[in-house]
Amino acid sequence: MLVVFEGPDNVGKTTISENVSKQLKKDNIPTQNVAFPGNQHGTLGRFIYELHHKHNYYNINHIPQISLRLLHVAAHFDTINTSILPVIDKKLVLLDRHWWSTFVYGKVGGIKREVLDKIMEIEKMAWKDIEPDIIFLINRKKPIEIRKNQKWMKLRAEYLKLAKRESVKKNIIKIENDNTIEETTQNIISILKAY
Ligand SMILES: Nc1ncnc2c1ncn2[C@@H]1O[C@H](COP(=O)(O)OP(=O)(O)O)[C@@H](O)[C@H]1O
Ligand SMILES: Cc1cn([C@H]2C[C@H](O)[C@@H](COP(=O)(O)OP(=O)(O)O)O2)c(=O)[nH]c1=O
Repeated sequence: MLVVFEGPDNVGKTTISENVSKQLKKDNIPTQNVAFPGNQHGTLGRFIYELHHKHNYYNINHIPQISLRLLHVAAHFDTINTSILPVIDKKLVLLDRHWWSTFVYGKVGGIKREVLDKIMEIEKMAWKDIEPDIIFLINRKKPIEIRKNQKWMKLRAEYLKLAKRESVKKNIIKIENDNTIEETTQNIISILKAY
C-alpha cells in the first residue's frame, strides 16, 4: 500500500509521516518511510536533495528552474526503483512528497505550462502503474517557520488547485495541521486504520 504526504515546505509532512510510521510499527504494521527527492545515503536521490539545498557547496551559482525540475525527475526514477518498488508488496510505504511536488514547484517557479506538461510526461513514466492508495494533502493557514511567505502562499494555492483537479480520480484527504502535531498524527492513524 502506498500513502503519500504532500504540501508546501514547512507544513509538517516529514514529522507527521515519521510519527505515523513509529505508531504503526508499534502496532506491528510493517511500514517504510521514503522521501522525495531521496534520503538514503549512496543514492542519486539523496545527491539531488543535497544539490538542491546546497548548490553553492558544489560551486554552482544558479540552477535554472527547468534543470532543477529535471534533476528532481531523475531523482524520482532512482528513489522509486531503489526504495519503493523493492518493498511496496511487503510494507506500507509512507511517501513524503510525490509527482505533485514537481508540478507545483515547477508552476510556481514560472515554467511555461507546455514545457511543464512535457516534464510531467516523463515524471509520470517513472511511476509505471503505481498509484497511491491515499494522498494526504497537509495544509496550514501559515508555514510553521515564517520565512519566504509570499512564495509559500502561492505553493499552497497551487496544491489546493491540483488536489481539486485530481480528486475525481484519486483518494485525496486534506488534513489541517494548525493544531498540535499529536492531534494530526492521531487523526491520520485513525483514517489509516479504518481504511
Ligand atoms: N502542528 C505542529 N505544531 C507545531 N510544530 C509543528 C507541527 N507540525 C510540525 N511541526 C514542526 O515543524 C517543523 C517543520 O516540520 P517538517 O515536518 O520538517 O515540515 P515539512 O516536511 O512539511 O517541511 C518541525 O520542527 C516539526 O516538529
Ligand atoms: C519532490 C520535489 C521536491 N522539491 C523541493 C521541495 C523542497 O523545497 C525540497 C525538498 O526538500 P525538503 O527539505 O525535504 O522539503 P520539506 O521542507 O518539504 O521537508 O525539494 C521540488 O522542487 N520538486 C520536487 O519534485
